[in-house]
Amino acid sequence: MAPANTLPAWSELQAHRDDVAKNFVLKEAFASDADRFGRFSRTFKAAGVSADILFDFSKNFLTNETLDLLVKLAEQAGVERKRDAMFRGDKINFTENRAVYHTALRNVGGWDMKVDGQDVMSGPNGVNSVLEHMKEFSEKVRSGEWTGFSGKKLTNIVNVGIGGSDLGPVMVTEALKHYGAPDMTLHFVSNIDGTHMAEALKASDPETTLFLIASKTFTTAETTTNANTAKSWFLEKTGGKGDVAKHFVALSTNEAEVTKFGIDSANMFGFESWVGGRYSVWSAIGLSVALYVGYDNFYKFLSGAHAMDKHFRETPLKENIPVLGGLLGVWYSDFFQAQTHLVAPFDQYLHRFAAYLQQLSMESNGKAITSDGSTAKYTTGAILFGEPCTNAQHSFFQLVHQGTKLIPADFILAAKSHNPIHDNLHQKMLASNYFAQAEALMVGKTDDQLRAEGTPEDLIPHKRFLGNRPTTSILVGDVIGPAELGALIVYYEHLTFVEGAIWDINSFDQWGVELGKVLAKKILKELDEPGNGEGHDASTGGLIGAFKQFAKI
Ligand SMILES: O=P(O)(O)OC[C@H]1O[C@@H](O)[C@H](O)[C@@H](O)[C@@H]1O
Repeated sequence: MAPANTLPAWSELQAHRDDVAKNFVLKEAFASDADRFGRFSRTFKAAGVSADILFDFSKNFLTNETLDLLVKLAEQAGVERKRDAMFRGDKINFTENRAVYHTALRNVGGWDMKVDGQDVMSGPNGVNSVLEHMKEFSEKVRSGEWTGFSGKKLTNIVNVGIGGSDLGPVMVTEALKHYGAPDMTLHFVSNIDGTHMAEALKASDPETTLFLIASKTFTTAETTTNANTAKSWFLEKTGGKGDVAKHFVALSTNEAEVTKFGIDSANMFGFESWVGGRYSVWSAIGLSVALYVGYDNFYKFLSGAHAMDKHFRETPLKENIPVLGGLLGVWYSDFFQAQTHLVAPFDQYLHRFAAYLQQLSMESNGKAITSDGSTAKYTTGAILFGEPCTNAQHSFFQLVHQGTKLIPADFILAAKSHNPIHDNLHQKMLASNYFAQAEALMVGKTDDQLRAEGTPEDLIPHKRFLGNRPTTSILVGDVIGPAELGALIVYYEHLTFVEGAIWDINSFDQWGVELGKVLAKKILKELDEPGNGEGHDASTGGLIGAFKQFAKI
């Protein structure tokens, strides 16, 4: 595939940016066009599955011509062809020779899905049979039929995993807390920092604790170390009476390592190598979600995700919501030099959403090499960050409003709260902030307005808001339930796909995380051997030496 900047639409977009978009004033665009909101908004409808979700793209640097040119870019970059290849099970992860098939995990619509000519949905290790196993197991644990070694119900769940084997389960169980079993406590231990495991164990009773060892590879140093620590704690606390088989299950693709660890393969929930870590919450890795919110809600979560897959797969580019989101990402990154993408949910339950999206976006598109092995001559993945609002408004929004950088932002709100306390006052205040922030970022505040308010002349520059800062507002038509959450996550998954497809990079590998892992392994040995960091550069060696001295190792 050709690098993005060699496509004719890329040059046309550059010219268009110089002619029109550079001087584009959002508030004027609204003043001169009564239909702008309608023209640049799209509603995601998935009958019977989820509430409507309104995506308002109108407060972005878009004219009809921009949209046409962006769609042309998507066509020339082969976005539809690449999308169809993904859904066909082709090995589009070309550096690892793997299919990218997380969409099969939520294929509740009965699509024919095959990798290497094999149906991935049926058969003993197929998606449907793992789902059946998850259903059966989660129902047994929730009902108390599956008990611990002393006959007590398991109500304390410790998920041990990192990266995609942690962030999805944490984010989703937090987002769906409203649906969670009231008698269940969840812990997510990811960090190799012993504090993480120690604090979780401090709060756990071995008789009622179920450990989920979540690791696609089952070789990740943090997870295997944490899992071994948990196993030793369990055996020690139970004086050898504890039955590992009742208290430890594995969520993994690696049966050999799972059995080596001491978990019976009957208590393993598998998935396949075509599921990338950051796309794995839909797989067995989501077992903590099913345990906590119940299998029916987990199934609804998959259904909402599938509905967005269907939309992405079947909708023409110009109406295709994740395609539009991805095109805007490229538009701002490459034509306005925006370095970041802010995602701020106006929703406390979504307080880990941005953390989850960080891995999804930055591990997928933090690449500089295009499909032919050459270095991209354009900017790729943006730095994604975010926090829930209204909190974020009181911390870093100063820079978003008045800083020197352009920060395209997404705001997310549910029309209805799960907790309409104080006569729904909180929800109305939350919503008013959601509207006000996008409006303020767009309209700004002029010197004349400040003068009319009696602002002293010397303060005017400080109190001025230039405005013209773009936002996408996402409004869920009801509460955010499992299906709506599934659809929202998949919006971002496919948005990320579209960006990567245009940038001509492989969004599905993550070689960039390897080097540090390898060096850490080597240095770990050195910490137990004599020496003071010799053989490293002076800074690294000096630090190792100082550490050994301070820690008396
Ligand atoms: O699930 P595993 O194999 O333990 O991997 C955990 C994480 O490990 C990281 O190194 C990868 O970059 C992530 O993509 C992955 O999710």
